[in-house]
Formats: sequence, C-alpha cells, structure tokens
Amino acid sequence: MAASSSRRKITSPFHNRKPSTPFSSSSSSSSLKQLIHRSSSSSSSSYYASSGNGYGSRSTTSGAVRSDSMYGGYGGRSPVGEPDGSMLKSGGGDSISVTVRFRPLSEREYQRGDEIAWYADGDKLVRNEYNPVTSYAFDRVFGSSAVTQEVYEVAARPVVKTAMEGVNGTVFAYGVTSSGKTHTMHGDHHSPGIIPLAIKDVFSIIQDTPGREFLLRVSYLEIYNEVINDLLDPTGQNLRVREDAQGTYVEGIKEEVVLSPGHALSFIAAGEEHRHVGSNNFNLLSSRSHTIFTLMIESSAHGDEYDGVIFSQLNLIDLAGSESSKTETTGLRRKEGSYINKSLLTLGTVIGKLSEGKASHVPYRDSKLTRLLQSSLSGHGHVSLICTITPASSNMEETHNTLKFASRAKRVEIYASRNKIIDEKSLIKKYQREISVLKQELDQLRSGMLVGVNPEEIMSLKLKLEEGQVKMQSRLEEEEEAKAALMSRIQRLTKLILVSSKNTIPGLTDVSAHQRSFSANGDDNGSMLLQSENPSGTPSEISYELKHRRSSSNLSAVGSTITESTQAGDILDGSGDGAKLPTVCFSTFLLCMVSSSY
Ligand SMILES: Nc1ncnc2c1ncn2[C@@H]1O[C@H](COP(=O)(O)OP(=O)(O)OP(=O)(O)O)[C@@H](O)[C@H]1O
Repeated sequence: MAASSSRRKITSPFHNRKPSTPFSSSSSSSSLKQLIHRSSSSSSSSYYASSGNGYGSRSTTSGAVRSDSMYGGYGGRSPVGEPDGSMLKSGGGDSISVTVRFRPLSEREYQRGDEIAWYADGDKLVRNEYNPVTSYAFDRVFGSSAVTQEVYEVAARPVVKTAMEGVNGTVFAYGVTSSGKTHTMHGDHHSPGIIPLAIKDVFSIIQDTPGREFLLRVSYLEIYNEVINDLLDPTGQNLRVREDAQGTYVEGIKEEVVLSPGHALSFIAAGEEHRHVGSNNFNLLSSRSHTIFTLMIESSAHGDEYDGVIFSQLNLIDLAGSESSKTETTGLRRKEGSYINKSLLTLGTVIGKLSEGKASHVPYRDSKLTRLLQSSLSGHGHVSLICTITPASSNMEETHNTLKFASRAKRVEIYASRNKIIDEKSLIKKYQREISVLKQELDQLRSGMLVGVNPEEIMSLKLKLEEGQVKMQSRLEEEEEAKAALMSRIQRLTKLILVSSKNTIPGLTDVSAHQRSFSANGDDNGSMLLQSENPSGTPSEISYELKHRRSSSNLSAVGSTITESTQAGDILDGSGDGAKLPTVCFSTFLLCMVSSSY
C-alpha cells in the first residue's frame, strides 16, 4: 500500500494539497457532523450505533478503558482551564493549553461501518460512548462541525498575540495518522489552517500597533527519519542542533525576511514542495515528517519611546501521526513509521516527566523533536497543544492514547515571560543603525559638509583638478551615483521594517514613507487573499498593500543564513552591490568640493 517515493513533489496545502472529499469539507459533510457532534448525554446512542457491524463488542474491551473519570487525575488542580486565553495570565505557573478537535468519520470509516466511540460532551469533555464514565476534560473540545477559525481563536490566537509582545509561543498538532493534524495546521483554500490564520493575524497586529516597528523572519524545517532538513533550502540537509545561552537552534538554517502575508505563505508553499509525504492505508497524503514553521519577531518602539528591541519566536508545528500495527506499511514506509513512533514516544516520555513536576532527568536529547522543543516544553513560553482525534470505533484505543497524552500535557507547568531585550544582537537594530548612519552621510553629502578632510589631500586634489575639467566631471558623476546608491540602500533597509499605516508620529514621515506599511485596503502583486472557512460560506478577505517594491540582497547573521529574497514582479535596483559604493565615492567628491573652494 505504501507509495513508492518519499521525497516527491506534491501540491502544497496552499495549492489544495489534500484532495477534498465529501468528508473533508466542512460544508459537504454537515449531515455526518450532526450525527457525530453530541452536545451532551452519554447515554444517547449515535445513528451508527444501531448499524450492527461488530465493532460494539470490540469497543467494550474493558481492559483498555479506564473506569474512573479523569477528573481525579489532576491532583487537586482544576483540570479545566478557561478557554478564552486565560492560559496567558502572567505570574505564577500556568499549564499548557490543551484543545481537542474531532474530525468527522471519514468516508472509509463510514463505509466499513465504524461506530462513534468517542464524542464531545459539551465543549470541555470527551466521553467514551461504550463506557460513559471514561471522560477527559480539556481547556476546550471541538466537535466535528467546528471550523478551523474557531479552533484558531481558542488555541492559537492568544499565543500569537503574546508572541507579538515578546513571549515565545508554540502551537502544535498531535494525533494518530489521518486524524486531521495537517487539515488543522495548514488547511486548504476553503478552510485555511492555523498557520495561515496566524500569519494573517501577525500582520493585522502590526497594522494595529502604530508606534512600533517590526522585523519578521521565517524558517521552515522538517524532521524526517531523525534528520533535520531545511524546507526553504533544498541544499540544507542533515542540519545539526546546537545550543547556546538562549537554547537550542538549528545551525545553518535559512531565515527569510517576510514583508506581507502572501510573501510568508509563498515560503511555506515552496517548503511544502520539499516535505516528505506518502500514502498509508489511512491517509493517501500522510505526512512522513514533523515540520516546524518558525516566525522570528523583532520589534521596537519609535524614537523617544524607544525601549530596546524585543525578540520572540512563534513555532507552528505539524507533527507526523503515530502509526499503529493496523497501519499497513512495508519497506520505506515502515522505516519512516518507526522513526515517527519513536520520536513521538520520546515526546510522550518528556511530557510525562515534566507533568510529574519532579526534578528528574528529562530525556530531551533522545529525539531531534524534543531537543528542538526543549525550551518551549521546559516552560519558557506559551505552549498550545491541539490534539486531533477521530471518533471512529476502529481507532478507539489509539484515540484513547492521544487523550491520555493530552491529559498528561495538561499537567505540565509553564512560566512564560517576556523575552530579554537583545538590543545589540537584533537585526532590526542593525538595520536602524545602518539607516541612521547612511542618512547622516547623505545629509553631509547634500550640504557639502567637510568631515575629516585632510588639507594635504585637498591641495593634492586641487592640483589634480587643475589638470582638467574632464576629471571633475567624472567625479561629479561618481558622486551622483554614490548618492543614488545611498538613497536606494536607505530605502531598501527601511522597507524591510514593517510599520502600521496608522503611524502618525511626527518626524517619522520620511522613514515611514519608505517603509513597508500595511492597510486594510488596496491590493497588489504581493497581496494575499485569505478565504476563511465560515458557516455562511461568505469568504472573508484581507489584502495588504505593498506600497513599495523590494530589491534583493543577501544578509548574513551568526548561526544562520538570512536572505531577503525577491518576489515575482519586484524590481531589482542593484543596490545590494552598490551598498559599499558610497564610502569610496564620497571622500573623492568631498575632496573635489573642498579643493575647489581653496
Ligand atoms: N476537521 C475536519 N473536517 C473535515 N475533514 C477533515 C478534518 N480533519 C481532517 N479531515 C480530512 O481527513 C483527512 C486526513 O487529514 P490529515 O491529512 O489532516 O490528517 P493527518 O493527521 O495530518 O494525517 P498524517 O499524520 O497521516 O499526515 C484529509 O482528507 C482531511 O481533509
């Protein structure tokens, strides 16, 4: 059943990666969802419960079903948190936010007569159909009719919001193969997932935050068979995990500066082309690797309000699904499956250790996944876990394992706080400093100021100038070029820094005129249309205006490659190479000016 290729070209979720079936679209499967979604009453039997397909006996395997309610398992702490973002309270220990999302029965499950084994009992409980005392409580439980936007509001928006304020955040989807992780994290055109919704939100927040400047970078990696590959750079294979004072990081990973939602999504779409997918008997396009999409956010206040640079990271993770013995795999698929299961087992062990709250050894190093998630899981940021599950009786035990994992995760304490200000290391600060120096040089150039001009050089130049007007002319031309290159570089740097179009701070007009600003109106080739899933079927649109075009250059930073790449339609102004030109030409021209005045 396994497909032949592992690293093959696929159509990304942003190009309808997953084929939509009547059972994968929120609108077309509404009848099924109504049958599956149960608002209360564990005793009410489902439509399928009477279909008599033999699953009834299997599902009552009492050994596998706890007879006690999981309410007792929280050691006195309330097992149910507030779903409205209360997990982000500051001070004191908080817990990981845990959300459960049901998917509808798949066509396959339906046709083979699967019954509903687990259901959402209200919006906080998951209950077992065959053993109603077995229930699990979470921050929020979404039935199969919920759309991703609703899940986003509860499970991701608070994390995104605080990430924009300087607190690291991680949102990840966990569940068995074909339970809906990729549907939830990536989605498709009809139903954007958490990642595109988060990206849209990030740019909206920038728009709604006049007075702050932002610089955004993204990276995208996969962990395939315990090997880290850079999805934004096909040459970045088998990358190494390193550690510094700030935590673990991937050495040499490519980071791209992003300027609009469409720009960020284009990188994900490109990255998805390189992600490993393959088929198993549960999922035609099963993810064979864990992926981590990271948004690095730097921000600082303008001018007098300047309070240093704040840096934070938002990790959006789509895990590969665990595979049971029922998953029919051979050869390569089996090998992949065993790597997937091993790393998820380590994640389970790490979560288990952390949930015990004791100072025991936590085996982060046993897998690349836990190593990379170390600083998130050890409580230095907000963590939101979205467990995706199927109600199907044929997957009852696997779903039960997911629920137990989710319950343990709920007991992990976190102490998220705002990141330290990292003034000197920040890229936004580097750009701001460079812009300021260049502006001073430009001012000097315009006003013909004499700075550090050596009288001997002036005399020598005077002599040279006397040799002929031709040379003078050529120097004037050099100066014009220098000025143009300088202005172009200032513009290019300022365009990388994102500001709200609502910025009205006096004295900033000249800067923001060049900067990439966003407004709710307008459209151009860099804009993105996010069509959100909503019950009414009315697409909600957002487009971002790119007021200026970008140029291309390469910027290097310690430990990673930072690239400002060029989008289709952008104009190359060649300022990357011209960046060094001003220093050379300036002095020559200034000398010309000075000498002529002698
Ligand atoms: N909430 C949902 N509503 C409708 N369809 C869904 C939902 N969740 C998942 N599906 C559909 O179920 C199928 C499997 O989902 P998906 O590929 O997201 O699973 P997965 O957990 O990522 O699997 P794997 O671990 O194998 O990659 C897809 O066809 C998807 O469209």
